[in-house]
Amino acid sequence: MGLLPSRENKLSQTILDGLPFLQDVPKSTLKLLENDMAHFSVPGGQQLFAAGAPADAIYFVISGSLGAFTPKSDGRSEFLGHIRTGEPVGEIALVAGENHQNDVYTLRDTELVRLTRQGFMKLIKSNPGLLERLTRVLLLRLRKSRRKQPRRAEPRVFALMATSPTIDVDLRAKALAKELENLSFKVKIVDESDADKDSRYFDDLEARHDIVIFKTAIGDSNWFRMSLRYADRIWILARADAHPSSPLMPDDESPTRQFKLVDIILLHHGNSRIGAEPAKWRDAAKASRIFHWDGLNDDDCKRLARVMAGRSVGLVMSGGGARAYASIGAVRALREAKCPIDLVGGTSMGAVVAACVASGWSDDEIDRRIRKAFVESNPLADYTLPVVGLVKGHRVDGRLAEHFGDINIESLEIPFYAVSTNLTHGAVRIHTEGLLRQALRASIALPGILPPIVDGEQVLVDGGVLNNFPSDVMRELHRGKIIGVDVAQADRGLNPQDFVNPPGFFRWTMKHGFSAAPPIAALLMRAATVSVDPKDGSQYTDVLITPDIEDTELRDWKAYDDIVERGYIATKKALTQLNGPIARTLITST
Ligand SMILES: Nc1ncnc2c1ncn2[C@@H]1O[C@@H]2COP(=O)(O)O[C@H]2[C@H]1O
Repeated sequence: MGLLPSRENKLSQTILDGLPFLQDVPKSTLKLLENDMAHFSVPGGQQLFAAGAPADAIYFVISGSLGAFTPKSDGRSEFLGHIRTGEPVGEIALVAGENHQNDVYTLRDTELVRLTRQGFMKLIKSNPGLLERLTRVLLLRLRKSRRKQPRRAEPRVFALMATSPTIDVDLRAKALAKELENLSFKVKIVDESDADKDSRYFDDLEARHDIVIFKTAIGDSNWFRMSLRYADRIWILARADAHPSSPLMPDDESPTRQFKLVDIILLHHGNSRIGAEPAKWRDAAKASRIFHWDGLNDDDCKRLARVMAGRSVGLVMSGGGARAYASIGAVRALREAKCPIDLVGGTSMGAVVAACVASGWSDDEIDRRIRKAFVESNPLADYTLPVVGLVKGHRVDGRLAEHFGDINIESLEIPFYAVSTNLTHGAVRIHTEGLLRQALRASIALPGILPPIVDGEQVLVDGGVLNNFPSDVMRELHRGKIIGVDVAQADRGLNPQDFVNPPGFFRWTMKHGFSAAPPIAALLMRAATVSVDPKDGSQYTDVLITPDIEDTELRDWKAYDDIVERGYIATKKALTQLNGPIARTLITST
């Protein structure tokens, strides 16, 4: 049993009165059990007991929370469920007469009452009704864990942690609280002056507010460690012009770590991103996401508040060659409706459009750059005698370098991902870091047309081969809403006539010239993506936009204006059909 370090407290009648489970038990019976009971406080992140340990007691949660985990053969743990205030834990082994089946860890600082096995037996002999109540809890847990649970509970307690004394964490917490209040969230900010409070105090604060923010500096203080233990989610505030110390945070190997999603909030001053090292900060903090906060920029602050509130909006764009131009129209319509776009991602040409949005470009800038890169001359026209692809890819490389330069994904204004297919391992590759143009180049490398990208031992090709509409990836990234633009649900546009008595290479080229893609391009595109279910990914979206582009070819790069317009119209239509809370979250122009 891993109860140390823990504190044993005096068991009082008030504590027992607070336990709904024992409410019907006469006080005289409880008095007889006094020697079998103990009242403990256990810090967050400690093991209460391990799977396989003998069941010598049952526990009741007074305050705080615990998690049950199944140890896996690969050393990791699978989360089964929460055990919250008022509930029993360890009851299964006691009732079944065997050892504990799962590991149980405190997820927060937790107070418990421990009742020995002998005491428990005496108790149910005198109060058989308790067994019925226990059975109900047991069945409920079983049913809940059979349902597919979200891996993480809704975070309500955030720790804002400053990495430097020059960061005004108070100012930041207040700015976030103000935006959260504008979203009708009740917020409480707590600081070091509450360091002497116990878990019941914080449980109560949490019950009375939607979000509790702990503000602290990273350091060797009691309050810092308390914030770490209480927080559902940790936001590390770092100056973009500073270097992280390593390690940034104390090591915490308990499985509760998987609940503590850590994010880096990089603070920029003077709007300059030059020299910033977001990836270093992310690695030092083992963070999963990076957000940027320029100066005291309102838009960035609003975005962060939406992320805290679970009201952020992620935009996902599918691949589909020239059809993905429709996503440009969709972005325009979303911006006109003042719909926030807080995270973006996509596959293939969808990833290219997503990268434009993540770069912070206006509609006009996106229009100008995409026209220049894809419409005014065909980037796929450097045909070659195929060895690894129909085209050499130099033109595409040049265009990507011209427009996206050497920027890394983690420096983009808003969180971004592109999806490619790792042919070596037959797996999806999600690009959330590294050189943006390299990720885009991999994401659009349709096998047979563009040469693949080689990354170490891995051969990367178009993400559309395995995941053409990566809304599942967005679901993992945030809790908010997902808008998806899927241009591949329409028929894939193969013209059977192209394949009846096809002409020779020279005859075809004389007729169509060098800038049009030969039918083999369409054939390869279709072959690479034929096994992907066109409806894949729809289930993760809150708003699904499927522009009417059946009659448009995937390689019709010249049909830009028409396709953009169709994306715009389809998105406007989808937005006008929204009503209720989702309309209020997405359309903020009214
Ligand atoms: N799905 C679940 N949700 C919450 N608690 C659980 C779940 N499964 C098991 N537990 C608790 O974890 C404990 C592990 O030890 P026991 O098997 O004795 O009793 C178990 C329950 O108290």
